[in-house]
Amino acid sequence: MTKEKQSDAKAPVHRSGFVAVVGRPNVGKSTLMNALVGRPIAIASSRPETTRKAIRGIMTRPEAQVVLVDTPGIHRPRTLLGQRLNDVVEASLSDVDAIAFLLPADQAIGPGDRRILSRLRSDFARKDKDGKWIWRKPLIAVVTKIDQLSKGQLVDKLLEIGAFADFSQIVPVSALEADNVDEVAQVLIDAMPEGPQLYPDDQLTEERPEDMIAELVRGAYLEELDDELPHSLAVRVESIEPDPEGGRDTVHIGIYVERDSQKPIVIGRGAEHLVRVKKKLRTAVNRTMGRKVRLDLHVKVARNWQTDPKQLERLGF
Ligand SMILES: Nc1nc2c(ncn2[C@@H]2O[C@H](COP(=O)(O)OP(=O)(O)OP(=O)(O)O)[C@@H](O)[C@H]2O)c(=O)[nH]1
Repeated sequence: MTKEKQSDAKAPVHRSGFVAVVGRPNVGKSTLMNALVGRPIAIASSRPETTRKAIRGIMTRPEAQVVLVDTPGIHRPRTLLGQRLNDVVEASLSDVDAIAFLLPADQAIGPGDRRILSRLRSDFARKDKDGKWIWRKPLIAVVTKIDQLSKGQLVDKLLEIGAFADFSQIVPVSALEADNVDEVAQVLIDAMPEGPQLYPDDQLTEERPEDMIAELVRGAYLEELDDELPHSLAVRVESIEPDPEGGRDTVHIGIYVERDSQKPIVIGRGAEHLVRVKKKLRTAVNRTMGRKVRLDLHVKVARNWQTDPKQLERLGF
């Protein structure tokens, strides 16, 4: 695709387009997207693989709009769920204007990164006759978590990443410390083709409130449950029931586990987990719904949902 950049343009140019945000689990994708968009959208948690959908964050500036396509991380599918997640990645990668490849500053480049690179090459690049990769879309390296390194270490890291692949740009950032986030935004904007604003100013995400709430509940549970079964949980908003008296609506939420034995763990002694999760989410859910609602959480068993196609379908995967 040729880009119509006007280097000597007098009139301000408006740019818009899509950026695929890729990187191995836990590299800081959600945190960076939130920093770029300015409000929490995807859940950021200290546990890997919490981002399950191609959630989009929309970064709107007077001169540009960049739609960020988050991905669940390109990982080797082990289960049917993993496979579906990869299909989501496929769909979100197919129609983008640039790729932001996130690499953590505090870890060495590993097999996960190499797998992502080779996957991106097969989708977006070809080799010329000298064996050099020619990219159809700009491939931008975003080096995350630079607060973990000293200046000297960072220089070495950037050299290592420069040697790893032929990136069109390499931008270091610490989303956590808000260091260089504007620079990342600018690099992404510069990589967009000219185009009109695609979404209204105040739209931050394309997700339905129901999906956002399900993600919030899952995120809260991942924090709540230490290392116990976080990946066996699926969350779905079952219904939103209006109050016949005109009071608060009730949002009915199903929390699905794979086995009966997991139910009491999720509920907790004296329902402590349910109570804490509810309390933690009240404000965020009200904000997402745009009004005050009542939350109703129900823990249910969907036997082996991660491997059963029918269950996956029901749970929205
Ligand atoms: N020190 C430091 N930690 C960060 C930074 N950005 C994110 N983290 C931490 O890294 C962990 C993972 O961050 P996420 O944003 O959830 O990562 P992710 O890539 O979206 O994770 P998945 O959803 O598993 O793919 C969290 O504990 C974050 O607090 C950063 O700039 N500096």
